[in-house]
Amino acid sequence: MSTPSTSSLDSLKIVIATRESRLALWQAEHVQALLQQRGHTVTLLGMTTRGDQILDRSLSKVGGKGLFVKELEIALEEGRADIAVHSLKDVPMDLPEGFALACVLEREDPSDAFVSNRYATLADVPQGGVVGTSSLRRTVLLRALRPDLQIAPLRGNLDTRLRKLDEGQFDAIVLATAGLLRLGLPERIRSRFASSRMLPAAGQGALGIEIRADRTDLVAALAPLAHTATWQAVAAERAVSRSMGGSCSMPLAAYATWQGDQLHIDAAWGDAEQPAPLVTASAQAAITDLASATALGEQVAAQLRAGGAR
Ligand SMILES: NCc1[nH]cc(CCC(=O)O)c1CC(=O)O
Repeated sequence: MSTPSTSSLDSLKIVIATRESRLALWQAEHVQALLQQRGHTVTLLGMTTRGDQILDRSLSKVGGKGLFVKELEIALEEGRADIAVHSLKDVPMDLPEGFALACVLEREDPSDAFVSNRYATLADVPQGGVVGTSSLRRTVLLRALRPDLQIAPLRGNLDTRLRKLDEGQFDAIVLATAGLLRLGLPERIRSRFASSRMLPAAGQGALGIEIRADRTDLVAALAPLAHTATWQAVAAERAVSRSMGGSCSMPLAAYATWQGDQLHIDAAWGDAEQPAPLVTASAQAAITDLASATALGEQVAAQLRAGGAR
């Protein structure tokens, strides 16, 4: 399984199901290039998902980010595609029966970016300024940093959100650094939040490849794309979310980093309904596999609950 396939006998024809936003296409093309370098023939199957069509309401109210994943799974189910590439942040904690995460790729910068046409940092936004985000996590973390700010809803793909910023309705918006880098928009990043101030979402910056669980024929082709250090870190982060109730649209942050062979994880939960201090927790342990990473995440989730997180 860990032996890279070099023989042309092992080369496969692989179809990637992808959403059609610029970011999704970049991610699918990235995986396409990695697989082509290893001799596989790879094509893309583009599709619009329900999540892409919902621009007016908060996703958490209409069924969550799973909406971005469902149509792609139907294509895998029907055999129209072999793999789906996801931002791990958008992947539900438990995949539906019959699907599996085949691998997790090396993480891009997991931080959140401060994006503004007016100010260089969050500290420069004047009292009562308007910051756009529809993420419950970013909302509670922003409130903790700057209780005076107005948080205004901001939905849509990255290009849509940047256009809304440019139309002048917001003093600033908060976006994932990874998405802006992948779209070739580093100049949009006025500053990156330190993780100690704006703790990333579970899986932020990492890509995962989903397959039908019975597609063991794909395992050898995908194995060389896996990045074990990232996979174990995001397994710990995702275990926090799963253990807290499984939804990926909770006011919850979880971020794990390596310190030698030790995995250190920080998590934070905020009350989205009423102003209250954040509940935070952290833990660290020597990690050797996905199971011990998951156990570390569950330990942190238990600490959050003991601290009052729901
Ligand atoms: N919520 C949407 C989303 N899903 C993945 C990314 C890009 C970053 C990543 O891959 O984690 C973004 C944009 C954002 O949060 O600003």
